Amino acid sequence: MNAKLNKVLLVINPVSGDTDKTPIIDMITDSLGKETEYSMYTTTGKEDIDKLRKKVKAFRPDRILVVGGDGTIKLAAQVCHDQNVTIGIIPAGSANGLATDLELPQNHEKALTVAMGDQIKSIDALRIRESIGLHICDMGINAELIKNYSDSAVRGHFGYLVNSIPTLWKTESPYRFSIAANGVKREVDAVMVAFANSKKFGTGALVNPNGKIDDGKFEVLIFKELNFFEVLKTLNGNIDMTSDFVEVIQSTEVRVTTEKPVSFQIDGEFYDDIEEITVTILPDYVAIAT
Ligand SMILES: Nc1ncnc2c1ncn2[C@@H]1O[C@H](COP(=O)(O)OP(=O)(O)OP(=O)(O)O)[C@@H](O)[C@H]1O
Repeated sequence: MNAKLNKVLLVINPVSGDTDKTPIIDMITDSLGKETEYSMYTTTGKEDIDKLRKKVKAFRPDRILVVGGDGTIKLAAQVCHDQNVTIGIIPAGSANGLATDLELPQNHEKALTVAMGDQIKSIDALRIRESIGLHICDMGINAELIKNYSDSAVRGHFGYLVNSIPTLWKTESPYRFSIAANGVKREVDAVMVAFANSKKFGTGALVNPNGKIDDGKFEVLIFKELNFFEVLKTLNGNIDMTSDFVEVIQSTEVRVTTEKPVSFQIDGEFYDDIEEITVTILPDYVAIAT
């Protein structure tokens, strides 16, 4: 643990991953010891950014420990970005896509050691309208799936494709996408266009092997076809990046338009059905203990 951290703020999502956070909170507060002053912010699901920002300004923590999933990390990241505080992650969501991607321990005690440590990575983010993405967002079949499952107990990621016969039946994909990147505009028919700041989906499937979360760039992955065989290969992390199945464009800003609204998701949460989106890299957006 980092001895210089005198004040630590715990940001706890009481509902993430459908688990009781009391044992994790007890483990953290026991481990912090008497020398470390700590405070807690429990998310409410409403106006959390403003409330957390106020809390951070008042408490002035040396580090923020996030106990939650990707949505909670994103909330903390938006506040830590302008308040200049490093985030430590205790993975406690349903999918924990970002923690998986950063290869953080899923074990809470080990994760705490890393989260309080002094190895820090400054990661990029994706700017998407008024929001940000830290991980992978996409437009098309995966977002449709997340939309259809967003009210159910099952939370969304690419793996739900195999269990989603109704979505696959109903989908109107492939869609016609117009993609403008690096001064080139192209029209493609695809089932999904993903914007990847990192390497893996929440399933752990490696879909973007060349992705680096701190390189000041992101990858646009154009999934042209999707059949059962390709889905299984993708989930197993055996995607053949040289195949016709996926095309990759690296860029810092991309604009995508469609002829009719197509579902869009950010870091595993459904955003909206949209006809245009501009995704821009935000280099060195936030510092994370890794
Ligand atoms: N007290 C609360 N009551 C209801 N919803 C909440 C509360 N606090 C946060 N939320 C909601 O929790 C969501 C974020 O959850 P988060 O992504 O951290 O966990 P998860 O969905 O279980 O995990 P993952 O994203 O890793 O799959 C946000 O939509 C937020 O509005």
